[in-house]
Amino acid sequence: MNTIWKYQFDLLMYDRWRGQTAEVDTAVMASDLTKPVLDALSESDAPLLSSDAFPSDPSATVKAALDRLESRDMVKYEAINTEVLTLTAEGEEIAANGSHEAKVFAVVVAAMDGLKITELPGIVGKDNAKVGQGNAFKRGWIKKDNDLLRATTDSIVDETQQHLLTVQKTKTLADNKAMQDLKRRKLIVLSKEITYKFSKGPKYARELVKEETDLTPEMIASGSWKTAHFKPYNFNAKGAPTTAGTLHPLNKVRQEFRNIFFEMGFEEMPTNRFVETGFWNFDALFVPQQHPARDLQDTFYISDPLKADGPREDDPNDPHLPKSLKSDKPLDYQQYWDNVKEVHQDGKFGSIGYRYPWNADESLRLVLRTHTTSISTYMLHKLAANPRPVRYFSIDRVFRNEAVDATHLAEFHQIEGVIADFGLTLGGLIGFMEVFFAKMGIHQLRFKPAYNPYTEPSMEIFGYHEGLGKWVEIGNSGMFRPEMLEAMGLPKNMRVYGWGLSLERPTMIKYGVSNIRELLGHKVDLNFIETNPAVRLEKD
Ligand SMILES: N[C@@H](Cc1ccccc1)C(=O)O
Repeated sequence: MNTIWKYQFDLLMYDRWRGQTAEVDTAVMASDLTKPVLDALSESDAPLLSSDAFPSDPSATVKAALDRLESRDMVKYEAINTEVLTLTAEGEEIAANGSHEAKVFAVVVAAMDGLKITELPGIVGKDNAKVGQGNAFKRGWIKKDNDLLRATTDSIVDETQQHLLTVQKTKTLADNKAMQDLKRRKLIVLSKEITYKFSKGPKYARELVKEETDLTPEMIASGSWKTAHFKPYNFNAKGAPTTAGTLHPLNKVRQEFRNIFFEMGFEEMPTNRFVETGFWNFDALFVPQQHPARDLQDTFYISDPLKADGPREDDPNDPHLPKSLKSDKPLDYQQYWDNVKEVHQDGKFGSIGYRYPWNADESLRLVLRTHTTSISTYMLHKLAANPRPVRYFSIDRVFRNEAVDATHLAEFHQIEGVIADFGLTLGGLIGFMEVFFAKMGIHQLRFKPAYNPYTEPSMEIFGYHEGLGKWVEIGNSGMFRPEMLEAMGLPKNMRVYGWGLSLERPTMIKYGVSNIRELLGHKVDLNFIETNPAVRLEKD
């Protein structure tokens, strides 16, 4: 008989079952207790099963078997919760060998001429001597005679042992005072026991017949379906999880931002070009050709082809262009190119320029765009054909030659907005930022003067993050310079706000991701992507 069976065996409790269960196939799993239950019912109408028979496999297993049988109407059962007394290890010892005081008495009564007090620990042990001597005095079994102990009676009844034996047998003790005493002495403890009382259900049978879950072609061909037992459908069961595509967290947060922009009257710019010329990425933005951002250390350059064509109209009928840009007026790209060159090299439009020899080849080098402001620039130039107030945004990928670490990747996503109008002021930009970021749940902003070659004034935006409890940098902004806007041909009194922020930062904060490589790239855990719900930006 193996250990597994031993549990089932103990469980059945009644002696008369022993012979019977021992013959049952011992390969049955411990968790399958349905058979012993059915067998027990063939012998008795309402047997009991006690969970304390499963020291390592508590009542869950018993209950599982009964639930299984009950769901098939084969048994009915009820669980009875009772409190029972059990012996501690020390209690067991005393039940077997007698109490401390009885041991002390036995030694003292055996010494006809009295026993020296100092000898007692050596004979019965230190613990027995200490506790036992005290109790034996209290019970009046022994007395002190100078330095000797003498018995006062010939025989005693060891009540402690008697009580423990009662508890061992019946799991209860009627004498409440004695019970409290044993508990206080830590010889017994109160514990819970669940007993299951079960009886035959309407579909009781000795064997648990295998239930078929599916009608198969083989069953039809062989005719075995006629006698098969089919498992009833469980309409409450959860279906198997279906596999389906899921949006990446960045896409979900991106969608939240798109909604904010659309709600505020913005049109989306087409950002479907990762490769730009130096012209659109830098020169048109009044970024001087010696600017450190244009270094190889900061920007990825394309080696083939080495050189691009000059700036030109892409596709005037691109369906993705903002509707507000529809215009039949042709734009003069040569004029624009010349203006950009002049404003850098010699100064124009009231600006003294940078005054360095501007290099056309530098402007025609191809780069992986370092910001989506290159797109905004292309759009603003198109706006010059028919200048009017507009609001544009984009959210797309940009590339920077950065050392990759926990918070930086060489490519990330930029959220960018521009607002063009007449009579715009810096106060208006600050006011707009407050409305825009409030929609993301950021209600306290701070602005810090900053520098961008293409905006003046420029401001870094900091927001107080309630969840993190600190100020975090959330964006960069400014009013585009006249050197940039007038070179495009936009009217002198037109002002344009611009701002940008990364999509990754708010996404990491929302999803509690501290390492950007867990969000993007080969280390991403697909389970994380699939199981994360959409986030709402308002919540922290
Ligand atoms: N291009 C800036 C963002 C910005 C856009 C427009 C105006 C001002 C700032 C950046 O990379 O951070």
